[in-house]
Amino acid sequence: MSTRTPLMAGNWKMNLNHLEAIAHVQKLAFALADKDYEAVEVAVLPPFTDLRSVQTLVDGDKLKIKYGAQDISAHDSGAYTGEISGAMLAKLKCTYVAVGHSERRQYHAETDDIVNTKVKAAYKHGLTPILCVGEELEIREAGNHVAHTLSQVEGGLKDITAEQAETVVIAYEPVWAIGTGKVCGADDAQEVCQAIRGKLAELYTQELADQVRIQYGGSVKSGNVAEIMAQPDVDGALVGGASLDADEFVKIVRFRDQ
Ligand SMILES: O=C(CO)COP(=O)(O)O
Repeated sequence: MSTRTPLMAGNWKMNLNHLEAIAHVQKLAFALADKDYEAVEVAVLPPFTDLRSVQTLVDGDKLKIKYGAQDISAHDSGAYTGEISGAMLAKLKCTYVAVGHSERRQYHAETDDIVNTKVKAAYKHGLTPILCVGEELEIREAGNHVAHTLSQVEGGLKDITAEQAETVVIAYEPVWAIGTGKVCGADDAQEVCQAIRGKLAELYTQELADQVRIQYGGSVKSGNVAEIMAQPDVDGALVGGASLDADEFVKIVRFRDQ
């Protein structure tokens, strides 16, 4: 029996300004109770410009909600206009950082090597990376989705030690299911998440693989979360659109009641 605590994380993407972020986190804080946090770890990944506001709220009111960023620079400091370093995120007490989201891979040409340098930057600054992987539609249609996703896992974790990897979170997000309303079937999600766990066992140990949380992401809503979470290798969800609605996100956190 798994002892993995599910991680429900809301990736807000480029939505909600800092004032809206405060209102949104307050709504979540008001709705969520201790019993929710005992059963599930809850996190939000707001835009960079919201992080200070979220930190102030979480610190000030001692909220149990965790937060993190949607990206991290591979560099520590210096002449990298527009970049945000791991040191800056750590200073704001971020717990998590998403790395290699498909939108970064697609629109910002992030390769597995770049993603790997960002995973390293996250660990260097004490942040937990949520390594995002997943295939495009053509790759799935050609039947290469498992191999493709596993190579992204391997590439992202290159030179990452077992001590570091035991805290990583992997988010399997098939690109064709993101923001499309086309949810990946629960069996299909399980197939890939199980294969990811197998890859972790191969790269490290079975014990480590059994400890790592693997999330599913792509059109997760309150109506489909229970079925996805019932899969043995799915340990949480990375939620985009539905995380922008506080009531809906709370229902997702309470997936056992759906
Ligand atoms: O990309 C995602 C989360 O990182 C998923 O987005 P949607 O939930 O909007 O499909």
